Amino acid sequence: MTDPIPLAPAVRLRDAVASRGGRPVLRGIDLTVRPGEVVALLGANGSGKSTTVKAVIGSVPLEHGTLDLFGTPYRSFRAWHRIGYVPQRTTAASGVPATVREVVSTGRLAQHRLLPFRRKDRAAVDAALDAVGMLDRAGDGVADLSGGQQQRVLIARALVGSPELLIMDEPMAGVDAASQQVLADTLRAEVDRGAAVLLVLHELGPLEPLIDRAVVLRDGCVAHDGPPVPNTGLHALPGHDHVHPHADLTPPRLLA
Ligand SMILES: Nc1ncnc2c1ncn2[C@@H]1O[C@H](COP(=O)(O)OP(=O)(O)OP(=O)(O)O)[C@@H](O)[C@H]1O
Repeated sequence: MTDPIPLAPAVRLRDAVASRGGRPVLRGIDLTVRPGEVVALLGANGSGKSTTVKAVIGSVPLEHGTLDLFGTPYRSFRAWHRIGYVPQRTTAASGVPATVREVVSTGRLAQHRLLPFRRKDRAAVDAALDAVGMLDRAGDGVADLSGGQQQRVLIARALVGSPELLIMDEPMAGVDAASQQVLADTLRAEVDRGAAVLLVLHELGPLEPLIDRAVVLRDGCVAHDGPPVPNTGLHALPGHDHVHPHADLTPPRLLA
């Protein structure tokens, strides 16, 4: 019997170079995320983490290097419904009066292709809201939610299409311990389903048991790519510049 053909990586970024505001920000990044793998992207403020994930979703163009998504070169890739993206903490409300259910439903657009919402679309929205503990707030306006609750809504929106690759940019920022645990449980369920996950983090925190690989950026280059150091956060990894403040009484592992 022959071995099964290995699945193509969900993300394969090679020698990525990109600039922002005319200044070089990514200076030859290699990043691979395989199906079922959870990769944490770590590094000091300004090291290029958000720019890397924006390059992966195509919102920051590469000046040099290659990007393949699920084995397809970026230029030919059209299957964006396979990817769920949670941007760095912004407001989900953005001045538009929308309910929690409406915001999460937009994550289902690629599936129902402008047809009326079917029962299975509604069930998927309910399941995603339930996964993040927001089903009871489905009819509320997103503007009336706290920042952490809005973050949960954005996560539900990314989950509702059952993506094969989930990309989250600092999902733990400003999120309390209970919500962090909800997110950790949600991610575990996604990984058990076979999804690949790419997370920008400052601390591994409650996600630590889920992380297969830590990629640490330093000044737009990869300083470390390997297993995360157990029971520690970013501080113990090579390439970490300790630039974010710790309040005296706050456990460091909860700081964003
Ligand atoms: N829209 C922009 N225009 C110009 N420069 C930008 C822009 N966005 C980011 N940069 C610059 O690119 C560099 C990398 O930023 P990036 O947001 O990727 O870092 P990061 O590692 O995600 O940082 P943080 O941990 O603070 O979120 C920084 O020097 C930043 O000032």
